[in-house]
Amino acid sequence: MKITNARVIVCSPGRNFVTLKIETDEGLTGIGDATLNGRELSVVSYLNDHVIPCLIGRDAHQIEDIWQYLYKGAYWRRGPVTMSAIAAVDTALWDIKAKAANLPLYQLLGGRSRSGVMVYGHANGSDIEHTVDEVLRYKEMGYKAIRAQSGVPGLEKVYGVGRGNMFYEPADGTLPSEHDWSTEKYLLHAPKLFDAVRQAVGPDIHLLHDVHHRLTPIEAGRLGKALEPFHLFWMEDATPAENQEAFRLIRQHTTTPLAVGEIFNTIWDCKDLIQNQLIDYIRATIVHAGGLTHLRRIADFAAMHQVRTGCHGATDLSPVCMGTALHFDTWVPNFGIQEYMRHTEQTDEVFPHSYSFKDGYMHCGETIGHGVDIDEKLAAKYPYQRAYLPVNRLQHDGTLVNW
Ligand SMILES: O=C(O)C(=O)C[C@H](O)[C@H](O)CO
Ligand SMILES: [Mg+2]
Repeated sequence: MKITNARVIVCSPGRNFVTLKIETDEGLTGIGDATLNGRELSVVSYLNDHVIPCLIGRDAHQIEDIWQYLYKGAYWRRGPVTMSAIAAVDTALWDIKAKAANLPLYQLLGGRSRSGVMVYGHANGSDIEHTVDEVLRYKEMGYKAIRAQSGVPGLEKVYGVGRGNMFYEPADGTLPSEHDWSTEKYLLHAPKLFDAVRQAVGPDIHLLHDVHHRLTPIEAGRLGKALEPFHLFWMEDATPAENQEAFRLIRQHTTTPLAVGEIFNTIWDCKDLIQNQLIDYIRATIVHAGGLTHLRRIADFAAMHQVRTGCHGATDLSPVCMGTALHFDTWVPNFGIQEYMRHTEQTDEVFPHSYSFKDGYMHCGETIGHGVDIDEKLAAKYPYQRAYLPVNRLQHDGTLVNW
């Protein structure tokens, strides 16, 4: 089955998405997500100018060979642009292979390992009271696992606090908007938040929190220790992981489980973290980590070290990524949890899909392929809109810090 054409579709139904569509001489087509929030057009160029010309005429069934050809063939390896582009090709090819086999994608991976995929939703509020109300609302909706983020007294804007709806979108400016930051204010506030949330929600709901890279390892150790009485499911991105060894210091100070990896692109970004058992959950997902072919490799390595998966699932990952991740989650033996931030109605209309949510679990559906499509006519009505992620500055002197 030869690849005859491949096209990049850019649209902005509520937010920007980049989608690759691959066509074959047998009439089967597949799609993959290539969205890189705030840097979308770099992947569009990488695909159009450097990847698509290499695909035409290749056998669509040779997924592994095409992956190696794009990864090794570039000579310049790794990085989010390269790996998102490879992921889009890989996802589209798995979609095609599953359609050719007339099977839902998870069947090609090895079949079903669980009845449903436990997901966590995002509850957030301007203060503790508001966040507690939101957590209870998520519990009411059936969620078994809930991430809680709240405004911090004395700080104007912080990561994770939305504008009062279900679709948190941080890329909110045609230039980066500016947030302010104080580690001390945050570290005083976060334990009070989880004390209140745990008391309100009871012992049975899993609670999660995203530190979003803003602490040093020793500060993260202090926070993890302070949160131990509220038995979190995980504390995420406690410190940046460019230096994987940094997590050793956090580990030495706390038993709060650690999750990291939404910005990782290859197994090399988490090799030390996993083999030294410095983390409990690996957050890499399909689009930014080289597609299903590479994510599977990361997951197998993680399984050998009792690290479980917890795929990133923010709104900047398109429904194509979400649908494919749900097939992966349905199969992967060392599954932990899946993040689920709902897309807007406009996004869902442009990307019709077979996945669904019920009682805290998601189901990938039994549609053949990965079960997500794109309505190209509708997509054309939503042209690209430049949108950047924010930056963070220390409140007292304006120093630029991690957001
Ligand atoms: O969903 C999460 O855990 C995030 O941290 C979301 C990220 O800020 C978002 O994907 C950035 O584009
Ligand atoms: Mg995160």
